Amino acid sequence: MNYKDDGLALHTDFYELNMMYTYWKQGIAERNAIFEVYFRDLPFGSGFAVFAGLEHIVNYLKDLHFSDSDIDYLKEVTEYPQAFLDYLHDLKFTGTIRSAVEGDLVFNNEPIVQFEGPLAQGQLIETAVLNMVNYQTLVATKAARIRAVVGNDPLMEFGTRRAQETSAAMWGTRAAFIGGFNATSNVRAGKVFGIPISGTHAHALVQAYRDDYNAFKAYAEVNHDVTFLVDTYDTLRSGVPAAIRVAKEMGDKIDFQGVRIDSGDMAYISKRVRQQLDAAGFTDTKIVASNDLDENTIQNLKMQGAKIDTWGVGTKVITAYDHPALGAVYKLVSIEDEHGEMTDTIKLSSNAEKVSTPGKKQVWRITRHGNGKSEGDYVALAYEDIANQESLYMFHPNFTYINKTVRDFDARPLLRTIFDQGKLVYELPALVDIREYAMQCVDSLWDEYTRVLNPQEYPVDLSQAAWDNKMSIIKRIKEKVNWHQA
Ligand SMILES: Nc1ncnc2c1ncn2[C@@H]1O[C@H](COP(=O)(O)OP(=O)(O)OP(=O)(O)O)[C@@H](O)[C@H]1O
Ligand SMILES: O=P(O)(O)OC[C@H]1O[C@H](OP(=O)(O)OP(=O)(O)O)[C@H](O)[C@@H]1O
Ligand SMILES: O=C(O)c1cccnc1
Repeated sequence: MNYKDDGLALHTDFYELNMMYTYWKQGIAERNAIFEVYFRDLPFGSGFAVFAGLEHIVNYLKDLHFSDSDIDYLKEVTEYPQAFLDYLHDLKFTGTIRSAVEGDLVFNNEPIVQFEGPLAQGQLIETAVLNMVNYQTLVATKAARIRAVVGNDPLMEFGTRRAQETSAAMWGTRAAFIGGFNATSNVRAGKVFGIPISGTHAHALVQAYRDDYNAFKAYAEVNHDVTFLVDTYDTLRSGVPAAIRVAKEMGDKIDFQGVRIDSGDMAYISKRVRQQLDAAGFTDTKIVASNDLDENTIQNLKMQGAKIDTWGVGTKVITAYDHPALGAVYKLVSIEDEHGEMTDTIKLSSNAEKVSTPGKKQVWRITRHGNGKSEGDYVALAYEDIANQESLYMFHPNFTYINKTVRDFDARPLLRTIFDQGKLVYELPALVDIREYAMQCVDSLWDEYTRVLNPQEYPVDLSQAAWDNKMSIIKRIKEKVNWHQA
């Protein structure tokens, strides 16, 4: 039997449902629980990440419900009793979500999304929330790295054909726009998200007319703004001369905006193409480049003095080619006990960096008062008032001898309330505003953190209270384990 795909409630791992069932059956499904999302390593060797995915999370949680067909399916493939299925059928999201907002810079080992509410609901949403944050943050970060090396040059996203299926193409295109791309070739993403669309033409057009001149002429006769793809046969001997000939013949009837090169040594070829265009009087005609580009090839081409004005990037941005998963995790940091008290929880590991930080937290972005430049992030327990402190002692959570005292600072909380006990209290910004905000955030970082190669490590420190809390919980658990072993 095939079921209708009519919602995202089952976009979860089966083990989440099995845990929900356990909590429900044992009577603790409604206990207050706090889960936090964080990642341990920045992707691509980057000094920062750009947070994206919140809009999809909001849409998902607003509409979170098990449909009739979800329940029919679970009835067929699981052994859950009818009473549990009824509980699922009636379930609505009543949790509180605090989160970074799209375009915010986020760093490793700090909470970027926080759930507080009924334990069972917190468990259910883990998979989908991670799915959305991991992919979109990854692509927005890759895009921001590419933006960092192109300066103000126009940047077009061409990735849909190489994306991991259709929904990745859509959300990836959106994330690339947030990270600093100017336009996309994906028309559906233009329609749905309002991203500007742009495009040239493919080799097929030239192949269909069997030579450059006839193809460009046909194209120019019916399109006003034209960019010709000049590398189908021979860029310098055939493609560019044909483009120039058509442009001269058509005169004012077209706007000869550019030529695109998609193969060969792009530093050498672009310089020769520039000479050819300039010699023919087309000094304003731009050179567009594409072909497996990313921040590394683009930076290299710039160093070689390539005469490229506009960049088309597909595969490497949409698939986050060199770092295909962000690796954000979702950990339980606090849970209500049988007396109604919150107890902080930890996940231990022999690797110090993998030990989770217990307790409900807030991240404070510390900037220097006056110039707004970043000093680091300060992860404090949620009850601590950081903004009104005179001075702040910041120390590395693993190497505590690395420390500094900051005075005359501004502290901004990163996690904002998005849902308050199930009610959406955050107004989703327009996509262009998110992108603008992301660009401002990147600008506020020192260049040492934004350079693409071997950036400085941005400080993410724990408050003394958060650190003490973590150490005392580790000690308590170790004593308990030792006691069991004795
Ligand atoms: N001057 C350059 N410096 C560094 N990298 C370059 C330079 N020119 C091109 N590249 C990059 O090198 C790679 C070239 O790969 P390859 O030789 O397979 O492409 P190609 O010449 O386009 O061949 P094809 O015709 O099969 O597409 C691409 O990723 C391209 O972006
Ligand atoms: O290289 P990317 O960064 O992924 O950018 C997208 C690529 O898609 C197109 O090539 P494709 O061979 O698919 O089609 P074409 O016939 O138009 O060249 C385009 O020419 C780019 O090379
Ligand atoms: O418009 C383009 O030039 C384009 C679109 C998709 C993929 N590659 C190039």
